[in-house]
Amino acid sequence: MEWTEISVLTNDESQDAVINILMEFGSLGVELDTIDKDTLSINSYFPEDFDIKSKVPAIQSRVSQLAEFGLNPGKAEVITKNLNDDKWNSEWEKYYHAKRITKFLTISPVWENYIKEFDGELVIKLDPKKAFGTGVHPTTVLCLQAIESVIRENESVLDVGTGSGVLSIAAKLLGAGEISAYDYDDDAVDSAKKNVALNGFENDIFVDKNSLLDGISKKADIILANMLPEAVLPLIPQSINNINEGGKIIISGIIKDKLAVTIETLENNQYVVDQVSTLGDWRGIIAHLRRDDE
Ligand SMILES: C[S@@+](CC[C@H](N)C(=O)[O-])C[C@H]1O[C@@H](n2cnc3c(N)ncnc32)[C@H](O)[C@@H]1O
Repeated sequence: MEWTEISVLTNDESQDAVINILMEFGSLGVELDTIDKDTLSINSYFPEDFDIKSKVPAIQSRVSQLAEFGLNPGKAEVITKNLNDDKWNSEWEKYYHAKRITKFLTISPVWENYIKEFDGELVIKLDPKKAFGTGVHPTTVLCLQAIESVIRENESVLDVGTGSGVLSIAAKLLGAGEISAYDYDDDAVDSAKKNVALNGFENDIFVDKNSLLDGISKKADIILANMLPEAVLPLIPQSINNINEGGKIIISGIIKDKLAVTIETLENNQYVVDQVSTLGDWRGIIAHLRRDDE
């Protein structure tokens, strides 16, 4: 398989915004390289079927436009390079290391023999190559923080848009009961199944191909959804039928401009917002199904 590396030369100030842009365009991974004291190279990887010709100018234009939002994007130069699978693997492995994400959760790539640093540390092993969800993207971090703060022993979970399976694995490590994870993308389903097995949860986490919760009648205590608003907004009304009384929905993937519409959709669909968290330009929401006395 051939890969394309798209690197953006920028600086510390615009680093988060550039990562967001590359992720929005579907990058399967991002790594940072310091070029000199003023310049960072943000390297991202796209599969061969990615439409480079049209996307590169679009990425270039979005990066250049950062100045209009008051950010200095530095050199704002976009460079592309083709890599074969082996080269991509070795580049990626050079930069992607175990990382502590929340108080208890650490994500370790499968090729690293990570040794726990404290009692109670929970380590998610990931082979992050095939799907979104290395744990380093702010939307995933927001979800992981939220899961850690709300989940109770044995609570059941529906993970919609599971990607690499990272959220389901985290939920299981944090004590969740029954978990079903869905994604509409074949590569993601494949990747989630592999990662679930890598963590020894093949009998505990059910992974299947499905669009949102279409045709799913299972109910759970917690619904996880880290997806862009195009997917999250239609999921909200649908999810009411899949959530137990007193259950919660954890939503991420919300760029700050879409926060208001997401909250409005939740409130129009029997949810009460408990918490909004911020990481860079991204927002995460925890909401519960409105009780009769509310
Ligand atoms: C931003 S990634 C999140 C991956 C992972 N859950 C995480 O938090 O890192 C969004 C995932 O949702 C999936 N997705 C997007 N729209 C979907 C839909 N309508 N039905 C099911 N999955 C969807 C994508 O294929 C992708 O794997």
